[in-house]
Amino acid sequence: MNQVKLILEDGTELEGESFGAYTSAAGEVVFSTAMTGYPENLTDPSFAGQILVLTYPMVGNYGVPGEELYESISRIFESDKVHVAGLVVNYYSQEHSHWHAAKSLGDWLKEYNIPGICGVDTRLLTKKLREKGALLGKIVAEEDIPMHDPNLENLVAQVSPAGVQHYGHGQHKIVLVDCGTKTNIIRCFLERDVELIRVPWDYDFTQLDYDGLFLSNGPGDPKMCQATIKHLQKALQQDKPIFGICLGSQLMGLAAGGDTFKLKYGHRSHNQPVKRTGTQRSYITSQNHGFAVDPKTLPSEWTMLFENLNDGTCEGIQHQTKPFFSTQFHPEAAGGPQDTEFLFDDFLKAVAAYKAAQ
Ligand SMILES: NC(=O)CC[C@H](N)C(=O)O
Repeated sequence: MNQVKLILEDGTELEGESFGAYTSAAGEVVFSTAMTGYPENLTDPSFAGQILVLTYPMVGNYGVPGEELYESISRIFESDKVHVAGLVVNYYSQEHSHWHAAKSLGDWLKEYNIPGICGVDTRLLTKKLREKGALLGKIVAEEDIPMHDPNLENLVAQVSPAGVQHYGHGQHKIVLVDCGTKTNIIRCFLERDVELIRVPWDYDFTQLDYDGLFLSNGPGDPKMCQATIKHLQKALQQDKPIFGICLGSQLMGLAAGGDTFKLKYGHRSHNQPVKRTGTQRSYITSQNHGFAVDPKTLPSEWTMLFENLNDGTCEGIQHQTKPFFSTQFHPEAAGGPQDTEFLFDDFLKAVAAYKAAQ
């Protein structure tokens, strides 16, 4: 294996071995404490521009499954490519064994020209990221490259589709604004009674005929999505149900007149506890975000719907009178627990109630 380095903007240099593509890459270094789910994480478009550190000490041992399609979308992955800029692990298992595996993690990364570095002390690295916050960094192979801050770019424009696509034949017509959607969100809708119209992030969906609006997850700073926010503000004037996940939740907060801020090092794992406001009920959730809505900045007709039990941050918002709600976490999971998937049913119940009242 070739030697490579991980260099952080604070001057830290860690030596390791290359797996995946032997090439250099720069981005924002973030960590995830999820124990499994690298095929899902690596294809989640929300990770665009980020070098992902996995804290679980052995990675790659179950390989990567082969692709299967379902209604023209992937049944297996969260999009059609690997989106992370690079991958950092402690021990990379060169051998893999799983009934569903079609290739190794290293070969899969090579297909997308994404570098991996292994043999790195990921505990030391994670402690550093927790103390200092997410840092810029680069994996350096033969060629040195400059640091690169992906949050200064409109990453959503890079991962959002170019055109409109239709799926399903159910009775509820849902517009999905695709800011970098995970395919499991589409699967969750298609398992229900939905016809889905998937539109690009800057598409003027207000001219469409629909029953409910959904705003997807996506990469980068939500404030880059001004076109989506503008269209969403029009939708907030109406009464059609709206549901947003992760970036979609942040966009709802911004469109409502609130503010978002960058968390020190974000939440990326499959065991984040959240509590539903006004209840004693908590849920274990899948999360992947670096920004959050500041609930103090929300207008009085909006309230916090879920709160993170680790750090008290806002995990979703809700309108007091209209059927508008969001989650900062991922009810669609993939990977992670499916405990909050019922929120898709709640959204579609609100859609049915809205239609019945017309
Ligand atoms: N998964 C997401 O949608 C992430 C949203 C946003 N890019 C963040 O990091 O907070």
